[in-house]
Amino acid sequence: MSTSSSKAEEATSKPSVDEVVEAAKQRDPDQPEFFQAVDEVVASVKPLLKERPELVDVLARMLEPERVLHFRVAWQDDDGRTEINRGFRVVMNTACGPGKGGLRFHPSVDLSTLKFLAFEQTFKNALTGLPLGAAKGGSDFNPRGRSDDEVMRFCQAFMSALYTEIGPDTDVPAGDIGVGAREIGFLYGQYKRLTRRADGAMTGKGSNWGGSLVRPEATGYGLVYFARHIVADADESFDGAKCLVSGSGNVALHAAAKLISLGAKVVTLSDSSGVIHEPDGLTEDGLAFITELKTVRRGRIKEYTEEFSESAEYVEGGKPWQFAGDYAFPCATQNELDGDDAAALVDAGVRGVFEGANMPCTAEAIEAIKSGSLMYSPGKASNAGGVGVSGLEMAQNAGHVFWDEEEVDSKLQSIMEDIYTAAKDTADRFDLGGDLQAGANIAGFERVADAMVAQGVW
Ligand SMILES: NC(=O)C1=CN([C@@H]2O[C@H](COP(=O)(O)OP(=O)(O)OC[C@H]3O[C@@H](n4cnc5c(N)ncnc54)[C@H](O)[C@@H]3O)[C@@H](O)[C@H]2O)C=CC1
Ligand SMILES: O=C(O)CCC(=O)C(=O)O
Repeated sequence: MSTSSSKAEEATSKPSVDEVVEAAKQRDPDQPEFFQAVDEVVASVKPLLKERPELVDVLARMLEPERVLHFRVAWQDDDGRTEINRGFRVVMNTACGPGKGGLRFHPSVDLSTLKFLAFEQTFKNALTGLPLGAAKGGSDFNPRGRSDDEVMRFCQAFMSALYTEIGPDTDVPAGDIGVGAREIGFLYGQYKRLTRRADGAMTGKGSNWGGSLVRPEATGYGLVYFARHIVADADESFDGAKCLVSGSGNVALHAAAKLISLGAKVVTLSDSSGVIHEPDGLTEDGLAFITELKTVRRGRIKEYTEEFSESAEYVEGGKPWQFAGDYAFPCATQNELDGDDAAALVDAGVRGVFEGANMPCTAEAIEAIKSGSLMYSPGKASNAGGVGVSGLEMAQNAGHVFWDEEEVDSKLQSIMEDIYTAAKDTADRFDLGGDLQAGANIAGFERVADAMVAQGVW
C-alpha cells in the first residue's frame, strides 16, 4: 500500500467506541459519576454498535450535552443575609422531544452528577415510548433545615434565572431529590409570575393546579409494577415476601406503599443518617407515620423507633443491605449499594435487586448481583414510571384535560409493561441471556440514535 493511500485511509478512518469514550473522558477528567453512567451504557450497547458501526459517531454526539446553563442564585435568608448558590440545567438530548427531567436540590449537586442524571434520563425517557427528550438540573442548595420562607425565596431566585430557558415545547423540569410538592409550587408560581403563562412548563404540579393524578406515586408504583413482571416470570410473587427498601422520600415511600398493598413485608427504610428495621414489616399506619414525619415534619427516620414502634431497631449509619430479605429496592441515591453490600445480599439469600433510584448500584455491585444470578433491573427502566406520568401530565396540559386516577394508573401500568417487554425482547434479539440491563440500554439507545440520525448532524 502506498504512503499516500494509507494517509488517506487514516484521514477517513473513524474513531473506535473506546476512542470516543476516552476522548470524552479527557475533555472532562473531573466527572466520575458521568463516566460511570457512560461506561455502563457503552458496555451494554457494544453488540448493537458492532451490528451498526455507523452509530459510533452518534454516540460521540450523545456524550456532549446540547446545552449547559450554569447560573448564580442569590437570595436572602431569614436573617437578611445574602446567600449564594449555584444553579444548573443540562439539556442532554432533544432528539425524541423537549428536554425533560427533574431538578435536584442537594449539597452534592455539581456538573458531573447532573450530566450522569441527564445521560440516564436520555435512555429512560426513550424507553417510555413518549415524545420526550432529556434534561436534568438543580442546585447545591440544601432545603433541609431551611424555613418555608427561605425555600420560597430560593426557588423564586432559581426560577428567575431559568424561566427564559424552559417551556412546554422546550424543556420541562420536575422534581428529584430535595424538590417535592412544596418546591415545585414555589418554582412554578414564579415561572407564571414572570411569563404570565400557565402552560404546564413543569410537571409534578398539584392536581388542583395543573398536575396529574398519580404523578406523586408514579415512580414508586411503577418500580413495583416493573419488578412484579420479573418476579412473576420466575414464578414468584411479592405476597409475604420480605422487602428491603432504602430511602424514605418520594420513591421509597410509594414503592413501600405498593409493596404493602400486594402483601409484602417492607422491613426497612432509611435516610442519610441511618436505617430502621421492622422485623415483621411496616403496617399501613407505620408507613403513614413515616410519610408524615418525612413530608410534613421533615424529621429523621430514627424518630419512628422513638415515637411509633417498640419492635423496630434503628442503626445509626446503617444501610438496609445488612438485613435479610427476599428482594431489595434501592430508592435513595447514587452508589448507595456497593460491591460489599451486594455480596452481603447474595450471602443473605436475597433473590432480586430492583433499582428505584438513579444508578444506586456501583459497577462492582452490579457485577456481584449478576454473578450471584439475582434478578436485576436497572433504574433507567424500573424507575421510568415517574417521568412516564410526567409525560402524561404534559399531554393533559396540552389538551386542557384532566384524567381520573384509574386512567392514569392503567396507562402507567402499560408503560412499565412495555418497557419490560422492550428490555426483554432486545436482550433476546442479541442473545444476552435475559440481561434486562443490556436490553434496556440497547432499546433506549437505539430509539435515540435513530432519531438523531433522522435529524441530521448537529
Ligand atoms: N422523584 C421521582 O419521580 C424520581 C426520582 N428518582 C430517583 O430516586 C431517588 C430518590 O429520589 P426522591 O425519592 O425523589 O427524592 P427525595 O428527596 O424525596 O428522597 C430522597 C431520600 O433519599 C435519602 N437519602 C439521600 N441521600 C442518602 C444517603 N446517602 N443514604 C441514605 N439515604 C439517603 C433521603 O433521606 C430521602 O429519604 C434519586 O436517585 C432520584 O434521582 C428517579 C426517578 C424519578
Ligand atoms: O418527571 C420528571 O420529569 C422527572 C423524573 C426524573 O427526574 C427521573 O426520572 O429521574
